[in-house]
Amino acid sequence: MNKPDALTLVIFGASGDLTRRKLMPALYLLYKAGRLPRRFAVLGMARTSYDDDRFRTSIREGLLSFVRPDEVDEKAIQAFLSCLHYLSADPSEPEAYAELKTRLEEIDRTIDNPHNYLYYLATPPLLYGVIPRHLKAEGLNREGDGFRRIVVEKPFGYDLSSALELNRIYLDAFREEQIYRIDHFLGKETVQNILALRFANSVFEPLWNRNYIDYVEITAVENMGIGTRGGFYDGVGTLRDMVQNHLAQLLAVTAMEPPAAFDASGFRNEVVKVYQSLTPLTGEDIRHSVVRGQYMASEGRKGYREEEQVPALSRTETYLAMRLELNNWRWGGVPFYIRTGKQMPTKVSEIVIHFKSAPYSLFRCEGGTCPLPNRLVIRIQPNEGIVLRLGMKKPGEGFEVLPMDMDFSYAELGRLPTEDAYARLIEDCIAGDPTLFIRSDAVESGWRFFDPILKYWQDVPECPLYGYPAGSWGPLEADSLVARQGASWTNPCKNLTNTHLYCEL
Ligand SMILES: NC(=O)C1=CN([C@@H]2O[C@H](COP(=O)(O)OP(=O)(O)OC[C@H]3O[C@@H](n4cnc5c(N)ncnc54)[C@H](OP(=O)(O)O)[C@@H]3O)[C@@H](O)[C@H]2O)C=CC1
Ligand SMILES: O=C1O[C@H](COP(=O)(O)O)[C@@H](O)[C@H](O)[C@H]1O
Repeated sequence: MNKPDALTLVIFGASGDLTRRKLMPALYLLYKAGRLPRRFAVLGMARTSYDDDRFRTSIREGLLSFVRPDEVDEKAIQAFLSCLHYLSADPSEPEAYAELKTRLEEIDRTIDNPHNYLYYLATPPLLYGVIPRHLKAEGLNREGDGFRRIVVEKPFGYDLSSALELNRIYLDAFREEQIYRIDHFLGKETVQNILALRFANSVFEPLWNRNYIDYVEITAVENMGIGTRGGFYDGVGTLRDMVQNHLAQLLAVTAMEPPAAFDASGFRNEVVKVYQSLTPLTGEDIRHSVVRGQYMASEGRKGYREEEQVPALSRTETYLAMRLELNNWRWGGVPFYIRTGKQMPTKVSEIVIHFKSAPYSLFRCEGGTCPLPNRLVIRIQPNEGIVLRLGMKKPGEGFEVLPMDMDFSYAELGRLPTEDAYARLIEDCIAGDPTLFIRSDAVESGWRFFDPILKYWQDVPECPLYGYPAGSWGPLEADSLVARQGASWTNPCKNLTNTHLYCEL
């Protein structure tokens, strides 16, 4: 790990939700574990008129709410807070950057920092294009004795053309190696574990293709609505919020070829190839293969249109299920079904690999049970683990083959994956390792695939948006989508013999 001795992390949008709930808890944990540079400072910047003390107080409150109680250590919190500074300024105003430069120089003197700066954009996306331009105008992008890196949150672009424009702006101010487009799903231990499962074991890879796999499901659903984020969410919708980034990453790690090396170019080259292999969707495909939905009030849960800051007639999707295919030798003809939604019965993210049935059924159905095809469930959250369904002989007379689950719980490795997606990714930025960040060509090839869906919804407003009761598994049309090919969605809460890994309803 190539950790510098000194660093100043500049957070734009430092008064916001992401900073308070995710970034500061992650930084605190890194600090407490001695994993940050020895000489370290944070300079938070936002319009809210805090001073350093008021900022520290607000972050302290956030830490007490969002850090696990067993990680709360008052002495470590106080020491961490003393590294925090605040600049009250509007990041959309060019003048703010001269002030920023002055404050950075002051902090550099205090911590003896040779101008190593990491800029983190935790602002609404409308500022993603503005901030790098202003940094460049003030010369804050230029590397001299120290490094400059910039981290930008999702969504990177609103559609293909805005993503292209953003890439142009970033690459005008920074080199690709300085740009860290973050997707916190890639920071999750269990997502990285998919790579270990596939590429550290020789038993799966020979089966990981169209000859043995019938279809693949990728699910990332949540049991909450959009809460107080209506103002942001209504202009975005599920395709931009979850599909184009998080689900696309899950697809990439599931479907990619083995990288030539596990480094930034090896890994990211393979991600791009997956997106380039996606079979483009025509209008007809979109009508038949993409189901969008919006939650409606049910059993005491609010409907989407009743949420704060959501227009009464909003047609923003809160659910999406779709079928996609990869046009390559490994996956030709294998459907990938992906789904994500708000206000589902539970919060779960998992990938289910459905293997084909044995070529010849030697054992007959007995006692009402038939041998079932093998299935590998990769549970990303919660209860992280892996479950492989095998057919086993029922002890005793006759020859009844029962489906049994062989399960591995991640907790058995000794340490539960914690919040650490952000901690992991921030640490990687500090060390200058962009492997788990999205490269510009991946953004573009991903958007090339998803953009026609947005265009189609815009051009064909009568394209259905199905209502689904809050607390249900989404529109019935999503079941029909998979049933057409004899498949069905796995209910993560059912159908597993070893249920302790699974959700309680
Ligand atoms: N929150 C989350 O859990 C996640 C968020 N993200 C992404 O992170 C980014 C930040 O999210 P979040 O913290 O929730 O957003 P917030 O809406 O809380 O905004 C962050 C801060 O940006 C500042 N800001 C807002 N509007 C403007 C404006 N017009 N001009 C200048 N500054 C403005 C505000 O500070 P002030 O008013 O003080 O200037 C605000 O505190 C978003 O792009 C989101 O997509 C990604 C994953 C998860
Ligand atoms: O980026 C986002 O992700 C969260 C879900 O992330 P998770 O780590 O809690 O599974 C989602 O709620 C949010 O809408 C989206 O912006």
